[in-house]
Amino acid sequence: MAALLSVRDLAVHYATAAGPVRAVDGANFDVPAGSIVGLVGESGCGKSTLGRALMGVMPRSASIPAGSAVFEGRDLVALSAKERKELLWRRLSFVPQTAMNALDPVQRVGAQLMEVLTERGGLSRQAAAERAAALFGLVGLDARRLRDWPHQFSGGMRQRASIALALALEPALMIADEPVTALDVIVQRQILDVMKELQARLGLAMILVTHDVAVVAYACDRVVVMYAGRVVESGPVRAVLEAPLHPYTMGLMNAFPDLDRAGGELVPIEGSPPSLLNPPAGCRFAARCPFAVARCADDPPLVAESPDHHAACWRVSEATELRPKAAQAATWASVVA
Ligand SMILES: Nc1ncnc2c1ncn2[C@@H]1O[C@H](COP(=O)(O)OP(=O)(O)OP(=O)(O)O)[C@@H](O)[C@H]1O
Repeated sequence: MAALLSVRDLAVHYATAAGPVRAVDGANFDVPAGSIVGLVGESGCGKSTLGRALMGVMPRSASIPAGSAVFEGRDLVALSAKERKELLWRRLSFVPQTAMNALDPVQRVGAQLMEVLTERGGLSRQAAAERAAALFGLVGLDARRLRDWPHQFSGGMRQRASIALALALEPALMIADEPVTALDVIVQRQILDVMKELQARLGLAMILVTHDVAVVAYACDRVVVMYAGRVVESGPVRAVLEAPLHPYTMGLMNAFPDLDRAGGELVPIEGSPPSLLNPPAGCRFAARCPFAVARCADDPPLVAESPDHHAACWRVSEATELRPKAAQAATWASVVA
């Protein structure tokens, strides 16, 4: 079955005085209809840039020099402003990084929902009022709170309201940028539960941009791991997290506590991602990788190890032997990045 969204060789650059920052530099992945896909990686690896490029919400300095992102048969990269406007909210919606950005502070929350439903969705005021109450119910908010101002909401409630706003016109795909990052663990789990329930009830697909592997493990069906502007691994969440193929994914797994259980030694990946102004040639992770070999001076392609599990590493066939070594702190401590 064709994917709902197919991203191919997508590049997003920022023009700066020092030259182009290659924030996304050849991203490849699919989002199947009805699935939750986690886009994960450390800060600065290009996840938010990728999410925003798909939504067409980019600063003036950003450009898309190459690639495509075909959503329901249409390339998002090539849409006119008018075509994009028709798609936004109805088929494709966005939950920005902080819920405050989604909500207008000088308008009651319910009025904002009504506006989307009547002006963009063409609903009558009566139908929109009923739908707004139903949407609040769907995301676990009391419909009486529709009369509140955004500042009267807690962080978790604001996040729920911005999800309700994104869902108002029943899109096929919702892109959420770090939807639970600013919230405490209990509220994080509540919001992720709401998202999973919406997926199950509405058949909605989501891209969840996050730096947190625990969030991916808890909420996602699939995962796309990004490093320095590139996709280094992708596949079903169980396959990728239980048997990672790329050393970066192995390292990420060690570096994060689990959302469900504490314990287990956390092993940091030494060093930090390279500057995307002049990214290194070859494998971008090589400088921090305990398993780097001479061949890593060449760029490893993203290849399918099984039909649905891709990785970009020259040593992918040795992953089974490398995994136990990657679980040991000493392995990572030996790298001088
Ligand atoms: N407006 C901009 N102009 C120039 N460079 C930018 C701009 N926005 C982001 N970048 C750079 O692009 C790269 C990718 O940033 P991006 O925010 O997409 O990463 P991220 O993985 O989402 O990180 P974070 O979680 O910290 O937001 C970084 O090197 C960042 O410094």
